[in-house]
Amino acid sequence: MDPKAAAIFRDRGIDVDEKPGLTAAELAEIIGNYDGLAIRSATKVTRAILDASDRLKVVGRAGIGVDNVDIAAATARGVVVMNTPFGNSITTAEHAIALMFALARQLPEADASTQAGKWEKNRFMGVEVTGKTLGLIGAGNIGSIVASRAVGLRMRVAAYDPFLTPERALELGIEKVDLDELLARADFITLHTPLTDQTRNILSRENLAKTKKGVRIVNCARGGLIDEAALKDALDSGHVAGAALDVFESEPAKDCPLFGTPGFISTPHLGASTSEAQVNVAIQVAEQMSDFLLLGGVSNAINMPSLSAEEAPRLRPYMALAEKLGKLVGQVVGEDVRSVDVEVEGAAAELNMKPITGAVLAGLMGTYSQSVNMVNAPVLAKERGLDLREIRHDREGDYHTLVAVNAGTEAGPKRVEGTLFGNRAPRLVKIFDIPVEAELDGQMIYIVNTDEPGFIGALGTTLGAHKVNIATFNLGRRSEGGEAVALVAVDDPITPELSDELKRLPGVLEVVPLSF
Ligand SMILES: NC(=O)c1ccc[n+]([C@@H]2O[C@H](COP(=O)([O-])OP(=O)(O)OC[C@H]3O[C@@H](n4cnc5c(N)ncnc54)[C@H](O)[C@@H]3O)[C@@H](O)[C@H]2O)c1
Ligand SMILES: O=C(O)[C@H](O)COP(=O)(O)O
Repeated sequence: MDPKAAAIFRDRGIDVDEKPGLTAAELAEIIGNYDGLAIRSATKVTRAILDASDRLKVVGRAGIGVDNVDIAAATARGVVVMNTPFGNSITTAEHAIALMFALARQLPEADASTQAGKWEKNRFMGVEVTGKTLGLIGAGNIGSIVASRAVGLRMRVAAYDPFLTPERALELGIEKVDLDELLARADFITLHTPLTDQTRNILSRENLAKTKKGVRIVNCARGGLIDEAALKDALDSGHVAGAALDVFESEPAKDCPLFGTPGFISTPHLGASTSEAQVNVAIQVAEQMSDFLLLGGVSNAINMPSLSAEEAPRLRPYMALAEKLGKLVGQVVGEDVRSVDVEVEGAAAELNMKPITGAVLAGLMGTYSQSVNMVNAPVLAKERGLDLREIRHDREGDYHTLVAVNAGTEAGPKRVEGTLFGNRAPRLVKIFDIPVEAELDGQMIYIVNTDEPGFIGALGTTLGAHKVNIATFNLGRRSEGGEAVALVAVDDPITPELSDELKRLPGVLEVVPLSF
């Protein structure tokens, strides 16, 4: 990685160790000492590495592809994974164009032959790219740049990308086609998709057979997109006139079946290797990771919604409130939560809602599982089949800002509401439709009782007898003589015996010890 990354970390007050070339075992041994890990494509961040990473909070990929990181394992451990999606796009697109020309004019073979003292002018007859059709598989960041360069070279570009809109195709001056049409028409094919279940082997033996005779193929995206054995056969038979791979099914590629095949060119995953691109991605990864570790800003994360370093300070108190509301619901309602509506109103409705929802889920899911945070909470919620909705209200309510969590349970909806005092201090304002103002903090007891004289005295006496000091006492009731709630903050732990004794007090309907 370019040294600029380490310089940025140090400038921002983060200690950095630069350790290129670690083996997997060496990385597993030391990873437990680090809060962040910045990597390029060669470092595999496996489940085993993540399991050994007690403090790790973020993996930053100085580049685009994150297939070297076990995202599911990182998410499950609550580790954010971020990449730098644009910093090396131009460089990689230029490499694809360079390989296309290298194929068109057989440059590596011509160079080797000339330097070997042969002067084989007749052997190296090339083809022009002008007027030829470039079949582009994947028209995202890199594919689009390749397309615009190819249009500049007076090529026709036919692109296959299910997510390419007709408007974008028009803007790029290219034609959107289906894969079979691309295969049948292209003189050159370049690939620019990630490796997914849908793109794996997209140039399979069967699809290679559908290509035009004499096609030339370039892959600067990911190994696994092309069947290497089938490509070798197609080169040997002359059906494919040339192929250039920067990426391989297995890397580092040591014994690829294509090596030595006439018409085959290879580079060792050099697509992003220019000084410009490496400076870009190094700066970007270090800034993003520093923003996250120091300010809580999240950009370009694969497994978490974005939250800019500018937004983070404003959202932080809301996230604290949301997490407390989620925890309250989880602790009082227990396992019976089937759906969650997160609602915002007033000033909260003007904010980026994803981090607020993430914090509600983190609070709620944290009552069911250990080590839950905003990264893994949505996955855990999905695994439980929780139905999640985000609702933004335009209406003006009683509070200048409000966050509500409405949990769907078998016994009906259970709704809690909270606000921020002074735009910073989280306060509960309503629990299950009963107005109660309370700070949700430390150890608390939630008690439901019938509103009748003598209860508060009996509660105080019982806590006193157990040497439990009351810090704050918050009361609310549905109606005079009806259901009442008490939220009592205490300085000492609530033992199961104390909890049972409280349950036996006259008029008490429910007792739940809470922890925030
Ligand atoms: N060789 C290198 O050194 C190098 C450097 C940078 C990036 N890459 C790789 O290049 C690839 C493309 O990068 P990018 O920045 O353009 O990504 P991108 O996400 O911007 O674009 C990928 C495109 O592929 C399309 N796509 C997804 N599934 C598809 C399918 N089934 N069929 C057709 N198209 C499909 C998407 O719609 C998207 O437009 C990535 O795999 C990246 O890792 C390689
Ligand atoms: O996805 C990428 O960005 C490329 O594979 C380049 O990665 P590298 O430059 O770290 O090898």
